Amino acid sequence: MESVASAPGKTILFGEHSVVYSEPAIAGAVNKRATVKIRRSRNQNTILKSKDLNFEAILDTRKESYSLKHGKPGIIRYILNALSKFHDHTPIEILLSINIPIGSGLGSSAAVTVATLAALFDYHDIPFTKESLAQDAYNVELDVQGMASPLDTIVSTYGGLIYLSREKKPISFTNHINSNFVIGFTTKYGNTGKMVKNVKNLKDAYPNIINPIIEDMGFIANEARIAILKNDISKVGELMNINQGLLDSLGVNTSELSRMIYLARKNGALGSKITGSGGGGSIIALCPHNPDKVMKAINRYDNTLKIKFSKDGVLTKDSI
Ligand SMILES: Nc1ncnc2c1ncn2[C@@H]1O[C@H](COP(=O)(O)OP(=O)(O)O)[C@@H](O)[C@H]1O
Ligand SMILES: C[C@@](O)(CCOP(=O)(O)O)CC(=O)O
Ligand SMILES: [Mg+2]
Repeated sequence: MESVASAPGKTILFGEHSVVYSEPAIAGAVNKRATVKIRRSRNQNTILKSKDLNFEAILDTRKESYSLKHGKPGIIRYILNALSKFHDHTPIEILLSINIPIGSGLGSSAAVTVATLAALFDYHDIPFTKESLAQDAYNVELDVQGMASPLDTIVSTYGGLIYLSREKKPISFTNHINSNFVIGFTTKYGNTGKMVKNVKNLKDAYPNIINPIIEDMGFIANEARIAILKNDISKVGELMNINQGLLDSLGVNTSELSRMIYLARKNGALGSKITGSGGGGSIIALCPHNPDKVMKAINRYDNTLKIKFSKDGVLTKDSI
């Protein structure tokens, strides 16, 4: 028997970092996904393979350790943690396919975690709801990263464009923003755990300065929610730019991200900002009229993706 599940990456429009301190945020699932297949192993080893990431590893689920045949290890920790919580240590083969740029602020870790858990639950016939899956996936991200908000795993599970309230309640928008978005990403990867820790250190060192900045980010997300509901695109862009200024003040910007942000604005984007944890990774630009011009400008130095928001969250065997 083979179990399969897939889950989308995400882009954060408003509220990365501040969401870790329970401020509201807005993020949407995108049309890039991670798919995990699980089947019984043909030998005594538990094997993890990904052609897309060019890696192969043998996992020791009891010791939560691995030996890597080739490839980079990072994402394995999320899969091992999920297995340690919900797998009975019998040998399995796990195949991961992914077209989300990894480590780029587009939520590959959450998508891999959600897809792994959903495939594992199917494999073991463990019943789950979207609510319980999002919570289990959040616990994995928390264990691996040390600090995390539930935003990425919620969006990856439910799909669509979501406003996450202060009380951590996901509220889906019925209207998607009717416009084009461009993602620019560098080959300099960020590390979510490290960036979240850096922000915490800054907050601890300067609480009187940083706490109001984080609170302001929450006000921006709330203003943005109203602007999105009214489909007021220029206001959404303006709020993205304000949010970017505050992210910069938290120390998560880099020269490459700044270059993409300003190239996007110079070429007509209504708003542009980091998306995800920063320190490398991605920016998002709101380009209603000229996405191709913005992409061409960014492509001179970095890479781009035109993304669409996707209503699909986690998909399992019957729905894929
Ligand atoms: N080529 C790769 N192969 C396997 N893991 C990778 C690779 N590049 C990055 N990683 C790991 O993938 C994870 C990405 O998670 P994260 O930093 O949260 O970024 P995001 O979720 O935005 O993609 C990190 O643990 C990182 O070490
Ligand atoms: C910085 C943060 O708000 C978003 C991180 O997103 P990503 O892992 O860089 O895609 C952290 C979190 O919400 O857990
Ligand atoms: Mg992540």
